[in-house]
Amino acid sequence: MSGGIGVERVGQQPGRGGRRLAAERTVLRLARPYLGRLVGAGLLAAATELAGLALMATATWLLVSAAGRPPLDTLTVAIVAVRALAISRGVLRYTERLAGHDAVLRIVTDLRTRVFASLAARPPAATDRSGDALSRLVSDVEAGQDLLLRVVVPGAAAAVVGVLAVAGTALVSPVAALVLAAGLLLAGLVLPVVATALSRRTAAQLAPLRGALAVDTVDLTQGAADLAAFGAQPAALRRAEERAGRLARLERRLALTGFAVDGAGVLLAGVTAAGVVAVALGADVGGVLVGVLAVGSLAAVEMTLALVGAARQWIQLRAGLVRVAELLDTAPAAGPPSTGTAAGPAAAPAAGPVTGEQVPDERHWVLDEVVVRYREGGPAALDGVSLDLPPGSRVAVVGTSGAGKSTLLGVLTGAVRPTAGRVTVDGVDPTDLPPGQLPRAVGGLLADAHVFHASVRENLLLGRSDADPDDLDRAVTAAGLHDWVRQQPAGWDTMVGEEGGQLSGGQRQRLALARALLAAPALVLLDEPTEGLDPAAADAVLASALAAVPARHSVLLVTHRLPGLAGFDEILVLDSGRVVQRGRHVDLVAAPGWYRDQWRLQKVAERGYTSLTA
Ligand SMILES: Nc1ncnc2c1ncn2[C@@H]1O[C@H](COP(=O)(O)OP(=O)(O)OP(=O)(O)O)[C@@H](O)[C@H]1O
Repeated sequence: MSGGIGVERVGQQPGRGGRRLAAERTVLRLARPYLGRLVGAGLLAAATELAGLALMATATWLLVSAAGRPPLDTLTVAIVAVRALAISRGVLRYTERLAGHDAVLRIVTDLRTRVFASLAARPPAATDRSGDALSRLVSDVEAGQDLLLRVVVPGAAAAVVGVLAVAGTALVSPVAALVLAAGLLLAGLVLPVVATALSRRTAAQLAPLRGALAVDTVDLTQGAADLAAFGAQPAALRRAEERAGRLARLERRLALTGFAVDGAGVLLAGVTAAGVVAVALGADVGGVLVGVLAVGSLAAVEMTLALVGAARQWIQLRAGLVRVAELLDTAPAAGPPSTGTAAGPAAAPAAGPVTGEQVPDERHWVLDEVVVRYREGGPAALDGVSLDLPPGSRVAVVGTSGAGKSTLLGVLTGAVRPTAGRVTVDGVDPTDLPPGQLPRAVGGLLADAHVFHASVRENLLLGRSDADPDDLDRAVTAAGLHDWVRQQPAGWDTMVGEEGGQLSGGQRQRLALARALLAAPALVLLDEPTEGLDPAAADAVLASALAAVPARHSVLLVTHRLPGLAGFDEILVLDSGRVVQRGRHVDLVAAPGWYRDQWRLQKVAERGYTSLTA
């Protein structure tokens, strides 16, 4: 069930003092190469606002002057100006949006690439949730986009317009300009600061609470069957409802603060305009110009009030910005994103050979005295494990549940970092391989391989995008799925359902196995590839899968099933992270120990199974 809002740290980091803008600075640094485009967008935004301001002022002048019924030709210029300003405002707004989005989307592409690269490069933390990486890649990166589009560009435009409006007013009446400047400072500086201070704390609580509620929703829907089975549904519902209630209360509080600030803004615009009019009248400014100043001041303050909206946006974006900055600050040197761990969905599309890329087909993997401890001071999940995997080797790892088999696979894929010892591929650290080469060096069928809501063909092509129909045929045959595919009316185009829900457990496993065989990395990891199959089918599928792996590619098989291991070069027996036996099958069945005991037990069990099914 949901870890609740405790999982999120970002909400408590609105930041103070010098560190407050660190996240923004990190994100804005990426905008440097596009500074010219951004400044262009900012200038266009300012020009749009200025056109609007000039339109209001000219239209007011026109209306007030027309009331005095002057000769028509004195009004003609103003009439043309109103039209020109109305049209140019629309055109400027359009070009500003075009330029702003062009610049920002380029920056966001860089940002997303870097976030992806650093997500792919860092080892998964125990606290990571599956949706976390996705939300970092999508909504957090969008926070960077919104920072530029909704805060920086409109904020800069409002500041420019404010300065020009004060300068324009000063030409008519310097004292009125002072009043306007005071109103603009209140609207553009004090009000945003007050709005930010009032809503910061509430806004900081919102994002994690929304995230927690989304997690609740997923748990309540996807885990509905399990919750019902354990009678835990009412409690889970209560927890989600309580969270939803808190979220609603916070949103109401935020909306109320927003209304109050908006109201203050409107009041401020009115008071500023009244002040400007009073001062202008006192300074003997002409009647028509007083009208222009009144409407112009109203419009200028209203435009500056956009900064309140920008500040509000900024508050809501902070959590995402902090998370992005955290990743960027710990990111490896910039470069094309790596394709992640070997068997993960993200890695799959890149697993196929890349045309023109010289990637060796065979690799020599070595584990040297590898120790893994998941918790400092805790027991070792792997304790001094050494293993030599020259090209073409066939090695099996067996042992009791919790012995460290999956940890060993994790070390090879890079998902688990050794606490001590070394892993090398052709003598180098796997993390030093050129980007994109790791999935060609190691991969395969790992536990809980994901089957996508797509056709059989699409699921297989994730293994190798350039596979031809013969390759697909060979892979499904080796995985024992060929007959099933042939029987389906839609054949290769059969949809397998969400998470392969329209397949049996065994079929799902075979589809994932076929995909792994198609990808054929230099070291093929097979984690219980025949799980869920009956003994006869398991032996047949394992034999055909091993035969389908190219001769110079190595195989590391993790299994609970000992029959079928006779042809392996080496078998490791793990117990509590340590290798307690190792050797070939013939030697291990001859020696007393876990392997021989287990072998005998499985033989007896299988004889019983065969006599029952015969
Ligand atoms: N992410 C983790 N965090 C903390 N401890 C872990 C983690 N993964 C595994 N362990 C611990 O490490 C030890 C080895 O686990 P591992 O999953 O490698 O065993 P295994 O041999 O693959 O087991 P099984 O056959 O049941 O899959 C276990 O004691 C397990 O509790």
